[in-house]
Amino acid sequence: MAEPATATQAAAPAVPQLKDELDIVIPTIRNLDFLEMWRPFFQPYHLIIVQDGDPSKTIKVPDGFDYELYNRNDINRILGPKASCISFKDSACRCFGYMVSKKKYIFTIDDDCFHDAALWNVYCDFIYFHLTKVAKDPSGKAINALEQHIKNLLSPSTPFFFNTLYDPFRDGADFVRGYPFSLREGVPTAVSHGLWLNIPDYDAPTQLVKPLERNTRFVDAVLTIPKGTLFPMCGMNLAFDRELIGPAMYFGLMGDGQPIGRYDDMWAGWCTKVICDHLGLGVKTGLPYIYHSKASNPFVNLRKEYKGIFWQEEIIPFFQQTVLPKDCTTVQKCYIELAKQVKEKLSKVDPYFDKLAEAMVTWIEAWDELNPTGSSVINGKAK
Ligand SMILES: O=c1ccn([C@@H]2O[C@H](COP(=O)(O)OP(=O)(O)O[C@H]3O[C@@H](CO)[C@H](O)[C@H]3O)[C@@H](O)[C@H]2O)c(=O)[nH]1
Ligand SMILES: [Mn+2]
Repeated sequence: MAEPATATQAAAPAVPQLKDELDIVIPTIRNLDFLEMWRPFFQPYHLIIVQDGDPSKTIKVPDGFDYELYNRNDINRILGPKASCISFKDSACRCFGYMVSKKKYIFTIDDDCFHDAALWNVYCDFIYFHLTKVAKDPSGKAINALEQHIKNLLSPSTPFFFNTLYDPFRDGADFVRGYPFSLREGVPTAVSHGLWLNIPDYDAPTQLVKPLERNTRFVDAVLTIPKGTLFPMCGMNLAFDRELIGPAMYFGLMGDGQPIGRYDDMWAGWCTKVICDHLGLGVKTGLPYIYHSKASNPFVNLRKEYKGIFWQEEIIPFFQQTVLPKDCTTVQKCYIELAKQVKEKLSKVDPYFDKLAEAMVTWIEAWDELNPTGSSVINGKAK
């Protein structure tokens, strides 16, 4: 039983719903019964469903949701030859939803992710335990994933100096002694990367050696990923500011006809982080958690991932050493420059990167065709 509301809790500012400024993008090959679990949280929002695989298959969407659904025929019709940059038979297809959205924010979630009621009781007990035992935490109520992502996106990030009390903008926290006041304004947050309980997002080798491992650990924190540090971005529970960073969220060429899979979100995350660092934007990771219910087949995953597992030993140094010119003042300009460098420096790893670099350019051309009013960002401020 949660503690009675305190003055602080009562004062905690309500999180805006942003229901007319946020689209929920779901890639799927399944019926979307999982939406029933999310109805209280998702019903107010517009959904963009990207149906992968056989376009003649009918995807059932529970009644009462406002959605648009795109299958492969729709993608080919809308993008024409540029549809070649959108993966087929891989969750990477979800990025088409980012491109066709007209909203400022995107939340993308997999169709096997839940906020399990039983699980939330465990979480609430966890919070309650902390509330009664260690400190009064003004929130102290079950946080729904979307609400937490919105909180993360609407509050600044602190990439230039690490705050040891984690998110300084969170109720009940602040900047600690020694934190430079000149840096306390923070920068706009472009990405909110959520985590997963139960089935963690492990790579295939780890899944194979630890088939029974489940993540039951709640870490009640949100962290800004420091400037100059890359991270493995998972697309399972992810939100971002589409106006600030949308064009960088290209989930790279995977799946059918490609030599690699399950690196779509990783590629987007590495490109996004390098561009956020360059433009003075922030990336956060941590809360919210979702309950990831289904482990995909580790043997199939190994086949998809194996080239990526040794390629990434060259890809990561590439991104770590990437320098973007000063005149790259928009995400699009940064992305085109990145594509150029991918072609120059990674094609020696495998001809796939030649193809990927071209697909990156096609993606930007398609993005700008569907979103003619390009955005530009200088020092973290959208112009
Ligand atoms: O060919 C496909 C396969 C799946 N999807 C949809 O994509 C998501 C994720 O699918 P699934 O849950 O089966 O895969 P996981 O291994 O658990 O997750 C991986 O996918 C990425 C994160 O989204 C990342 O690589 C891993 O976390 C579901 O919605 C499927 O319906 C698809 O569209 N096409
Ligand atoms: Mn899954």
